[in-house]
Amino acid sequence: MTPAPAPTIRKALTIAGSDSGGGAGIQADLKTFQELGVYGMSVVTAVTAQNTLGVHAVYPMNEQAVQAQLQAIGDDLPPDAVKTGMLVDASIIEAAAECVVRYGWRNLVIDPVMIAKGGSALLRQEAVSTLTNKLLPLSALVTPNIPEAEELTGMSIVTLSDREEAARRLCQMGARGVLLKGGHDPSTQDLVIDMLYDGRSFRFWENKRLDTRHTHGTGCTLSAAITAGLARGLELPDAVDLAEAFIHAAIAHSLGIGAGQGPTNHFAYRSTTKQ
Ligand SMILES: Nc1ncnc2c1ncn2[C@@H]1O[C@H](COP(=O)(O)OP(=O)(O)O)[C@@H](O)[C@H]1O
Ligand SMILES: Cc1ncc(COP(=O)(O)O)c(N)n1
Repeated sequence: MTPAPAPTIRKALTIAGSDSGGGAGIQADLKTFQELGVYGMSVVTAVTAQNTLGVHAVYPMNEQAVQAQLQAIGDDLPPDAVKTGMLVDASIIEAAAECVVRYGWRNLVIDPVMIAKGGSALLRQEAVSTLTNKLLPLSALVTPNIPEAEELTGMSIVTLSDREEAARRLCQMGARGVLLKGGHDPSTQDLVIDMLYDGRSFRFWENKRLDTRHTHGTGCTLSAAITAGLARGLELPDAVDLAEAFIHAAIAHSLGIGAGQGPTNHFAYRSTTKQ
């Protein structure tokens, strides 16, 4: 009997920090890739000692350690999509940007992680300009929350038209697409509205705002799910559609673990959706 052809393996890479508590960072990304049927790979930029109560310590990797991991992936395991999370400082951003160019990596999703929900800095302030100058122009999508979009654009975002203006500016700064997330918008009390801008038109995803403290790693999980969708060959709006369903299920069915701001449930999408 002729064996069935091997399914095409799609590979996704995350360049991010390790969260010992498993809810955000590398761990959230790899769980999301796995749940969405994509082979996950990682470049660790920092080790954090973290749990649901906060970030207790940050140990950045040195530049050579990051470069060696990037090169190991680039020389042997070309990813179908790449995402970045916690990038720590300018030298790590430059190393990541250099490899995106050198290896021709496509489908780059930037989650411009700056400050953890508990308030700890995950990116040096002086590295923001390196992120915008070196990495943003290489991206298929950037996924800021409202404070991150304010920091990247230098404008304050209060109204929906401010959001649209911020997204336009991010595209002018070089991003091909922008998903401006609405979790931090106090004006939409019952709804969370995420907005996608592809340089031409806007599209909105409205979800019920869930009353929960378990939102640790939501941004990481959402951007990882988009990356998995792109790795699987979906068009950007379809990848966002998939990711919105994934994150909404993950928040709605939280695991309820930890004494503080707990993780989302990465199993929920698979267990509540007919595959
Ligand atoms: N309370 C909530 N209920 C439902 N969805 C939420 C809630 N908080 C955040 N989300 C969703 O989680 C994702 C991350 O949103 P946001 O909180 O804005 O970003 P970040 O996690 O980067 O701070 C978005 O898709 C947003 O719509
Ligand atoms: C390693 C790492 N990466 C990203 C986040 C952001 O996640 P959150 O905004 O939910 O704190 C985090 N806390 N830790």
